[in-house]
Amino acid sequence: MTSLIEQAKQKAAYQAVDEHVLPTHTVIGVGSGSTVVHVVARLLERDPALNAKTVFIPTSFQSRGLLLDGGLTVGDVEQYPNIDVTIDGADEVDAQLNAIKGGGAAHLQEKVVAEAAKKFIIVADYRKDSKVLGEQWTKGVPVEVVPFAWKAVLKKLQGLGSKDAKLRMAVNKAGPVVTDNGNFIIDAPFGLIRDPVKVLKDTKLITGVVEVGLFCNMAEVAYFGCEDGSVTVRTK
Ligand SMILES: O=C(CO)[C@H](O)[C@H](O)COP(=O)(O)O
Repeated sequence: MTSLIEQAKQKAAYQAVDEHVLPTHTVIGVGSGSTVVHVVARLLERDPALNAKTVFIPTSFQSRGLLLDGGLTVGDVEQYPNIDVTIDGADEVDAQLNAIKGGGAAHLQEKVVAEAAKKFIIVADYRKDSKVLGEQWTKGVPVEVVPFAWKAVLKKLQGLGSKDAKLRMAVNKAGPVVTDNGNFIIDAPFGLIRDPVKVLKDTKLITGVVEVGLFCNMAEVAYFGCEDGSVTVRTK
């Protein structure tokens, strides 16, 4: 039996695909995570002729695998720098559609693929819906760092007020999580983030930081699957 959360993810993903992936689109960005599994499932229900003339741009090893397993054609941003629409999940979304991403350590590629798109759409379940970032997602802002700089970056993040910032450790492997780009992740909690643009700027300026999992002023629409089976659509 599908859980309420899984149903919520599916409803949000299906509605987003139905409303934003148009027959005229030929390049589609596909994010990462468990909600995106439903995005790909819905894409695979489209007319096969439409998928056959479309290139899909993955944002991680995981989403590339989903697309390839579905028999879809994959490309990259180097070949396709102009994407029609990108659909991705999020760890938390605020009232202005700023988002925390990177719970799956994929936010560097996700941000590049989102920024290359004419439209960036977020799909999530009700647990991700917040007024202010940091209300629901308390693990911290994911910060991708080059490995040799991790300790220096950690100290700087602590200096910026993230006292509990810590290196993300792997499960079933000794040592840290290593991203698809060969880097490490520091999770940096900043409490309630009332000014995400400032936190983004301050953290991104630290030497050794590759990308910060704050997506500010990027999403056009967010779809939240609700517990009662409905979908809340929030636009900018
Ligand atoms: O940013 C991400 C990965 O880096 C994901 O989109 C985010 O973690 C949400 O994942 P899920 O849909 O599994 O809740």
